[in-house]
Amino acid sequence: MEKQPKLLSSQLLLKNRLFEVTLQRATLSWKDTPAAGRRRASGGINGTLKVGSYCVPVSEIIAVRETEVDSRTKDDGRWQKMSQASAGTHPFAFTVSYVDRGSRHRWRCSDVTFHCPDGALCHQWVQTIKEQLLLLTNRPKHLLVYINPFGGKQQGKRIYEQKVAPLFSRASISTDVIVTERANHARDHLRTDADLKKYDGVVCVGGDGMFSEVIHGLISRTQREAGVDENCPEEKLVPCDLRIGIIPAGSTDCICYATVGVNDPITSALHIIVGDSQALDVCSVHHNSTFLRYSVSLLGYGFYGDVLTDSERKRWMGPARYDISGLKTFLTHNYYEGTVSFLPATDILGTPRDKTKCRAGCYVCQDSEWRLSEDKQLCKLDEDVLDQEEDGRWQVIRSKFLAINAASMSCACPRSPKGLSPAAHLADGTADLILVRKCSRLDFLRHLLRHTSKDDQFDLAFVEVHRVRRFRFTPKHCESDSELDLKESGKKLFSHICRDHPACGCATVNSNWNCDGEILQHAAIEVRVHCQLVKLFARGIEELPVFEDPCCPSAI
Ligand SMILES: CCCCCCCCCCCCC/C=C/[C@@H](O)[C@H](CO)NC(=O)CCCCCCCCCCCCCCC
Ligand SMILES: Nc1ncnc2c1ncn2[C@@H]1O[C@H](COP(=O)(O)OP(=O)(O)OP(=O)(O)O)[C@@H](O)[C@H]1O
Ligand SMILES: [Ca+2]
Repeated sequence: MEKQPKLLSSQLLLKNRLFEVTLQRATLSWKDTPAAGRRRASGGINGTLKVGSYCVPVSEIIAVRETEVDSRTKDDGRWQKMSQASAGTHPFAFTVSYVDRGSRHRWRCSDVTFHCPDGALCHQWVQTIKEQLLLLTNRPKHLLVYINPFGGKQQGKRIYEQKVAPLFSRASISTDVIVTERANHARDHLRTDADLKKYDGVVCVGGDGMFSEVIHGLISRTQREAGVDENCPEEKLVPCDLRIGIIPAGSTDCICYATVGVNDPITSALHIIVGDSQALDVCSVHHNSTFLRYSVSLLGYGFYGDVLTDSERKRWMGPARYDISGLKTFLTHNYYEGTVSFLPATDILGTPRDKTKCRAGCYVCQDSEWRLSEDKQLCKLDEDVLDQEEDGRWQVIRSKFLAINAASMSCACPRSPKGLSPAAHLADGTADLILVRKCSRLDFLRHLLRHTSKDDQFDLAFVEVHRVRRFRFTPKHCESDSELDLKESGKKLFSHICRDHPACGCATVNSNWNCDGEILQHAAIEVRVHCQLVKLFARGIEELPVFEDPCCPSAI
């Protein structure tokens, strides 16, 4: 392969030692010169300070600036004393801020300061790195930020001001910030008022509920402008152009955790700054041809619906409400009867029982992206033929369930780091439909406990999982009268009364759907997965820590 010319190469001082610093092939690297090799310092890039050679891809440089030279300079966040002699021979300096990987998918912004013998050289380094940064067209310049001051532990505003805003300003990103004043403020603003042409992305500071507001606003706006009727379950929805960033400050933060690998505001801010992009599947939920909501993580009837219903009454408890309501719901042990019908996804690479997981650069999601672009070229006639073929493939299950869960992503979160469906994909156009049939409390506990261990939560006789493109659910009380005998109809009427008058002491017979943390008003629903409908400032969970990364062979 042809060797690319070095853009720049100089011997510069770093922490009083001479380094050979190079900028080539979109990578900034620096290594000990032989003379300095004998005196290796501790500390350095990505925590690998014992080595004498470091590299940072330009795509992970946050900013570069000329620095005042003092006999003390701040490298890697720590003050270093610079010898008088070094300050004399290298009186000019520039500082590069870059992404430094910590443990468990955490990113930090680190600084490295190089000292130059003359001002012209220093200026040339800064200009050349700036020019390289300008070539990165995927980075956002202007963002619209919504902060929920009441999400999670009510720390949203503080987290943004102290941890995120300084990073955005260092990366020269300008922002319009709106602190929400009521629920659905962000959704309504995005749907109608916001001048979206001005922005390269939208950021929400809050939990899964805030993210849900943002996607509802953006998706509705996009469909309205494209003339697509959201109420029609058969409509193919138009993907949204603007990317969304999530600064986690909520109770569950499942979408952030499952797309980045950690719920950490600084890590998320850095993914936004470097301009990452990760597509996400979105489920549309309808009842009788009326649009209800969109979901990107969990649609859960039975257990997770009941946990949510109960936890809404305990909002004042903060994130702990889910554990208290979880325990209560577990002990109540209600089951629900109904019919689930679903369209299995047949033309995809993965299955819900795969050992491999969706990770950054996932080939299963890439394959779906390729199919999506092929599908766009299909004519209307082909679509009709496909619809007819689909009709014959629907499967129907009528049973008693403790839980019916549809996960369009793993739903990994701090409570369950592998998630509800560990092998689910972020952007493959499918959801994993998990059916937990009526079983004993002990068996259900075994199933729940497996969400927190390495054991397979699906490897139980009363649990089944299907990868689906669409599904429907009809609770028993909503099934048409022709399917029920007279006695059943009587019960149906009675069940409604009991639901409305819990004081009568009858066990509840209906649950509610938990749709990404919101309760749906209808139990009979129809769901369709829309492949890659929205995009996030994320890249999926990275597989390897960087010191194991073969792309950086010198950091060994
Ligand atoms: C024994 C320990 C078992 C632990 C099992 C943990 C499984 C946890 C799986 C969490 C899946 C979260 C899916 C994400 C849903 C989000 O779109 C939504 C909006 O933020 N969050 C919730 O609905 C919030 C849902 C929060 C659900 C919490 C459930 C907690 C269950 C606790 C059961 C205790 C049984 C104890 C028996 C002795
Ligand atoms: N200013 C506001 N006042 C009251 N509610 C708001 C406000 N702004 C947003 N909300 C609503 O607060 C709800 C919860 O917010 P958010 O998701 O940020 O945090 P959370 O309590 O941790 O929830 P989750 O469990 O979804 O992570 C959202 O549904 C959102 O619609
Ligand atoms: Ca999916």
